[in-house]
Amino acid sequence: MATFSLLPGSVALITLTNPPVNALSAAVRAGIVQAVQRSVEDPKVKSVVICGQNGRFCGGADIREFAGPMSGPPLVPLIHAIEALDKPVVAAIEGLALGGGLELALGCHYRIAHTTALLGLPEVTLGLLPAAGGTQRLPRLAGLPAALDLITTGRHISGTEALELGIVDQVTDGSALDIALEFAKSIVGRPLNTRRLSTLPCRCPTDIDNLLDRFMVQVRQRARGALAPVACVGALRAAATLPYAQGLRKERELMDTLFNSGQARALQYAFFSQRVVGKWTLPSGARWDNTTSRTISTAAVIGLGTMGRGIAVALALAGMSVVAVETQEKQLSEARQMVPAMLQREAGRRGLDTAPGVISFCSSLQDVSEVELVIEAVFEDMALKLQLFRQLSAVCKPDTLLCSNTSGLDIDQLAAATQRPGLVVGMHFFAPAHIMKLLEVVCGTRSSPETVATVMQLGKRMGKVSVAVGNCPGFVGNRMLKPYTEQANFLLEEGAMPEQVDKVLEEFGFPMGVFRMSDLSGLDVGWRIRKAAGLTGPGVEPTRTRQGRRYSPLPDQMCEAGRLGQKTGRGWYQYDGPGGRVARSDPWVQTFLDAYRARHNLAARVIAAEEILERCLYSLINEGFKILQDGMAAGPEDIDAIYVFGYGWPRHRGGPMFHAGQVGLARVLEKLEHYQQLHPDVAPMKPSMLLRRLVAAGSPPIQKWRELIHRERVHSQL
Ligand SMILES: CCCCCCCCCCCCC/C=C/C(=O)SCCNC(=O)CCNC(=O)[C@H](O)C(C)(C)COP(=O)(O)OP(=O)(O)OC[C@H]1O[C@@H](n2cnc3c(N)ncnc32)[C@H](O)[C@@H]1OP(=O)(O)O
Repeated sequence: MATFSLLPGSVALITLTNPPVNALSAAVRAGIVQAVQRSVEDPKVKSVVICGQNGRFCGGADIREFAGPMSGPPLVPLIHAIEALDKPVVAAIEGLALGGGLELALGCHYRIAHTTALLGLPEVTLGLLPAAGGTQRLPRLAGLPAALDLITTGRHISGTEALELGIVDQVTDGSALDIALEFAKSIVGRPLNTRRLSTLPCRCPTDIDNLLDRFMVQVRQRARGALAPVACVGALRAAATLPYAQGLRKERELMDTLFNSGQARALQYAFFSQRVVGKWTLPSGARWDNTTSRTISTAAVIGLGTMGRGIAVALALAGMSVVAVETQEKQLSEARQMVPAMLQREAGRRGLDTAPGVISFCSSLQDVSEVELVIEAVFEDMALKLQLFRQLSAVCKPDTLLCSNTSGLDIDQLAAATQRPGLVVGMHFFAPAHIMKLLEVVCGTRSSPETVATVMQLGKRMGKVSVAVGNCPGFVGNRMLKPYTEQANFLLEEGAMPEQVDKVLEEFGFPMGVFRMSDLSGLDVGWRIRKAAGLTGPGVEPTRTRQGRRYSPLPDQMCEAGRLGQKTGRGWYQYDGPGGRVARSDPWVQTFLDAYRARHNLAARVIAAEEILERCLYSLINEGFKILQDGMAAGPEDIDAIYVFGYGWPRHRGGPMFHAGQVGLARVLEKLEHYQQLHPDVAPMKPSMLLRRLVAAGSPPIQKWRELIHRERVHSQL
């Protein structure tokens, strides 16, 4: 709702009231309509201030309403009514003015903001565009280039930057509301014509077409198939070239095409998934809202390779005092050079002069004795990690949390090496750890709820999307990646080329196909894991069936040939030299594959893009269903958040589990059955029981899966 009060000085105060972010729900919009009407009719009202309750102006349209039929007064005429008032209206922007909230403020005659308030038009991130006049008013106020930037990226800006761009008239470090109330009294009677943005010409440079064309090229490249950014440029072209009323019609037309699109649904689902995963639950019944967490202020990182360096920086950026330990002299001296520079660069990128925390370097484990939490980031070798955990258990204070940045090893085994198994948990970061948003928090069988709560909370402070997952080989992300990469290797055996597979996956929206990705991260990473699992190495028969299932030795043979990817300048592609980044097709790979197929009597066939996509994605998705079935992830949102934030899954496709729902669960099942019949030796193609049960239950919407899984588990049917 919105409340109306008449204050001394004849100022009407309209307060948006819809906690927590004062979203413009139907009730709020109705409240504003009534309050504006009272302001018009009451002769005692000389000016109006609009603010939000609890120091938050407005978080925009109520996203939850987009899922159902729209009701209540529409926003566009409401904003026009405000703009048309002949009494001055001032927006007092505290906390945030996002989306429809900023569009509402743009309809006001003046805007006064707190310096730290967040302003922006993030609709594009929800698969939409600012369709309450935002695409037409913002370029009239801030100019076309700034509007293009803000609307196509959806980035939030501070009150201070908004002042520089001319979006607000004044900023304050004090109360924006107090200033706005005073200001509203002082402007009674001033002419308002030049303050009505819809009546002003668009502020455009002379080379409009050139600018828009350049922007469109950039946006299409960045969008990777997303529709909304392209539609935003279209709406801004209308603002630049058409009168306001026609521009507004174009804005609405483009919004209509986006509003019910699968992409908008996927992006809105991704928005809520990100929030759902913060509300973690454990099989024991412990949850985010019934468990207390400890606040960590001192931490240590052991091992200063690429991951350890990034983790140390991420901790310092979150305000932690960090002890960074490395026993190898050369690596320690490199870290001493690199880490402060990384920290400074990242702090700068976040608009900070210096990082809030500090990092000290040392070479002895004894120096971590006083910290509250340790993150181990040494080489991915169980024996090495076990030895380290034993040492840490002896050296650290009894209540220090011991965390491992393993990407798939057994947390329970590590916990068992300590005297404090309840305080052991996995913290699986993604490279570069100070930039990538995802953190898998791996809960061992004995990890205490307080430990999980503390680490989830720490992840949040580090700006991560933290997802609590169970302890199984590869956890969630890497466990699902295994059948996906396996499938890609099988496709090579059957006749595809790496470039062809990658092209299909990149057209789907991944930033990199599986083979380019493998070249980037290094083929030896998987090689080492397969050797440890006894799948390859001396003494292992070079057959295409290992440990009872189909196996492709192709990646092992690449490693044996010294082709480890970008770092050696050769992998599935060739590069300009070791460390080169531009991938080019390599005739060597064609010859290598031909020879391999000939050796194994495999006839190369032409493989359609559809088959490539289905086999790669559905095997990954099927593993996702098995993970849900095993209780290793609490719900599909957890898996989808992991894939969107850690594995480059295109956000406008929601995530793998959401994608399965979009394709249709029955169709995914049918395809898995089809490919399983063709490849009975490929276990990951065997449809999971959960997928079958969901199909049998009539393919409920994804929001209902959690409930169904819980019910089936209670009845021991999973
Ligand atoms: C053919 C048919 C065509 C129909 C065409 C219809 C045309 C309609 C025209 C109308 C045009 C409207 C145009 C306007 C569109 C919009 O405004 S879209 C929304 C834009 N706003 C946003 O994207 C902001 C989203 N929110 C955030 O980024 C953050 O939540 C925040 C505001 C920065 C606050 O962050 P933080 O403090 O960290 O809190 P959170 O945990 O993120 O959020 C707290 C809870 O609030 C919920 N929430 C947040 N924003 C909204 C929202 N806008 N609507 C609904 N709910 C919101 C969030 O989910 C959290 O909820 P819980 O998890 O339940 O606690």
